[in-house]
Amino acid sequence: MNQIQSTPVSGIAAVIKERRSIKQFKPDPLPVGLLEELLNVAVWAPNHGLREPWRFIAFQGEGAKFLGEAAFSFMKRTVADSDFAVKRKEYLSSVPLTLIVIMPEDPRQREWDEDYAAVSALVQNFQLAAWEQGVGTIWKTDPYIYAPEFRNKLGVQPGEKIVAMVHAGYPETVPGSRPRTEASKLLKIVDSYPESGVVE
Ligand SMILES: Cc1cc2nc3c(=O)[nH]c(=O)nc-3n(C[C@H](O)[C@H](O)[C@H](O)COP(=O)(O)O)c2cc1C
Repeated sequence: MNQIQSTPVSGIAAVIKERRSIKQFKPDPLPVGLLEELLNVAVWAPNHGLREPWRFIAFQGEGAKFLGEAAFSFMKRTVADSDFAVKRKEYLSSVPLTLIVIMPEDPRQREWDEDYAAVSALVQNFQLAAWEQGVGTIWKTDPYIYAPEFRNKLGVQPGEKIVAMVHAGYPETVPGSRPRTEASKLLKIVDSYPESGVVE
């Protein structure tokens, strides 16, 4: 069931459980000051070695139009349904703010994994901090974030990875939640020494 989010939520467990991915936004712009405030919360994500493996580009207004056209330059080459491609372009141009989150690709596997995990934690922090303020977001990994023509237009360098495209704005509608599997069904507790020497 769709509903309009009315009041900001508080309490970390409530914010985590009540956040929903938002696809339909009111046209109101998201102030840059608020974006910076949310990012300044998000950067408290755990990150090994305090490498802070992230940088950001935000698109809004005419910038959103540019972003839509950058995505279209890939879609018109790869998407058979041209109506779909045009609709996607128009959608991207209409989203109040799109945040691109970029990380360096460390050639060392362990550091790459740690950095990807840290950036993922940052994105989740951003989504939760936004939700607490009544701002909706969705984390998108549309195919063009991997496409050279899109990356080039955004100035993403070789050796950098776009981890997330996060649309943000004030929610027009909030979708209902979809249930999660009870963690107890996925949890094994080892509270005695395994007889076989292996956790089974
Ligand atoms: C790494 C990642 C990538 C995602 N990419 C997309 C995407 O490309 N398109 C989309 O509609 N949702 C995307 N999502 C959002 C998920 O679909 C969404 O979180 C899921 O449906 C659960 O809904 P909820 O966030 O409202 O709880 C992505 C989420 C994550 C964590």
